[in-house]
Amino acid sequence: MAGFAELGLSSWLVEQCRQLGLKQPTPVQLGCIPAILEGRDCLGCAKTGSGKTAAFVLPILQKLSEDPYGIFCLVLTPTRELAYQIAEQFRVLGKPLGLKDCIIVGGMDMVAQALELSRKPHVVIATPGRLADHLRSSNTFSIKKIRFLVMDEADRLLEQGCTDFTADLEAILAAVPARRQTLLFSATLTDTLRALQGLATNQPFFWEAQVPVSTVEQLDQRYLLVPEKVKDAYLVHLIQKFQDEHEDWSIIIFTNTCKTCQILCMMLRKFNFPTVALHSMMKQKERFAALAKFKSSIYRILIATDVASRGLDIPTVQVVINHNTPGLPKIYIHRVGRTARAGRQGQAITLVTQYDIHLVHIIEEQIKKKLEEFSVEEAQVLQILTQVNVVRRECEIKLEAAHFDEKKEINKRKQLILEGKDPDLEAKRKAELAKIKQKHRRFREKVEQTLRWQKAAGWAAPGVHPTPRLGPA
Ligand SMILES: Nc1ncnc2c1ncn2[C@@H]1O[C@H](COP(=O)(O)OP(=O)(O)OP(=O)(O)O)[C@@H](O)[C@H]1O
Repeated sequence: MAGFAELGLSSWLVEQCRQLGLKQPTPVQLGCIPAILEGRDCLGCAKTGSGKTAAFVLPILQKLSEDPYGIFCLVLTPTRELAYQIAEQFRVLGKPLGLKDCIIVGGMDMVAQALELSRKPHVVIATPGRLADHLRSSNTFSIKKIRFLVMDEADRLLEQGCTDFTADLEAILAAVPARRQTLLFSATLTDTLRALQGLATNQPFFWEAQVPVSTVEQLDQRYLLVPEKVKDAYLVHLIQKFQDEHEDWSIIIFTNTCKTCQILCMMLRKFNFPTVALHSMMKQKERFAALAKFKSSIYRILIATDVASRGLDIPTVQVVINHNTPGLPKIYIHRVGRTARAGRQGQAITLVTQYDIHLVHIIEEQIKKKLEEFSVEEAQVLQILTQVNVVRRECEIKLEAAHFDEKKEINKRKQLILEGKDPDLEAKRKAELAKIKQKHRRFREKVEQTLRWQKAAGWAAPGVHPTPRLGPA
């Protein structure tokens, strides 16, 4: 099997890899590094934890060492924590170069960032919103001459979910040169990523792992059927079980909302589990502190929303628990990918209520693998049921008293003002959009209902003209 040297990397980079314990290139590195060194655009899709970051960091460092200037490379990524993690890889692998990097993410001081940008760092790692803000408000730096544009978690950057990056990406793409190398990476290849091929026009090299399943083999994937009302008792029981059975244990729990995340964190702490929360309602400094505490194993449980589901590389994580069944298979793939990384073992357990069984089937279809049932001693869960429900209710009341929902609204308004938008106008626009959507939904439902009735009555669907049959004379 080819080593890093055979991929065309210079000896100083090969030595850096050796010193950092990267002995053999992973398949995605084998595939992408030579193509990037040749000067081609690249779309890389490989499983979570398979070394996609080094697949772009190494060839960029090599090209930078041959023709050093700033700003040479721009990396875009959807979350702030991920930006810091990518910067770390550039720093450790690029140490002999005296690399200057700069991280541009929201929630941090804008003036300090503008100063750093004006000093022409070699590599800028940014979340789209904050970089676009800098482009709109300052002329002290330019990304007109970058050689590389990287989009990590490219499908997330391009999808239009609750954080819609479209406008910011448009601003950024208008500011970068047309002649550049574009590198797009993700673990989930969606239609968006295919559409992205339009962005990578320079003899694009497309690398996708030729494997039957989209999650790694060493990941043990299970589901646990739980009634909705007693879900938390099962969660507490599961954690207790891991604590009792393993000396070294570390768990990430994923939930779907900031509020649930906060309530569960408070609840688990009441049970003396060393827990930290990570969600977008926290201040950036608190987010970093939580992650640092979890990484250093002082806290064994990280309870997070999907802000932590992509890219985070924490080797000690042994178990991922999905407190809610993800509505989309790709969210499931990224969440469970926080364990069993770089060839290690790991386990993922998804709590499935009576309302989510169909979602499990959709996930299984996508990952081409059946989840196995995780069995627990029901009697033991029953023993703690009342206590867990009482504690949870107490936490809910405490959070309500802290005006968590109102704070959310206030934060949203502040963010909009920061972005130069009028919160009242935005609210109006949102309400109008919701009205139109509701109108469309009602119309669609009406049509579907009429079709169902027609079908039940034995009528043909409109546009279909069955051959008339003659009835009895
Ligand atoms: N060639 C290699 N040999 C051994 N370990 C490696 C190698 N390349 C990368 N790693 C390690 O594997 C881990 C996962 O790498 P990385 O974070 O780049 O994964 P990824 O593919 O980007 O995952 P995700 O899709 O979750 O973002 C890191 O800890 C990294 O240091």
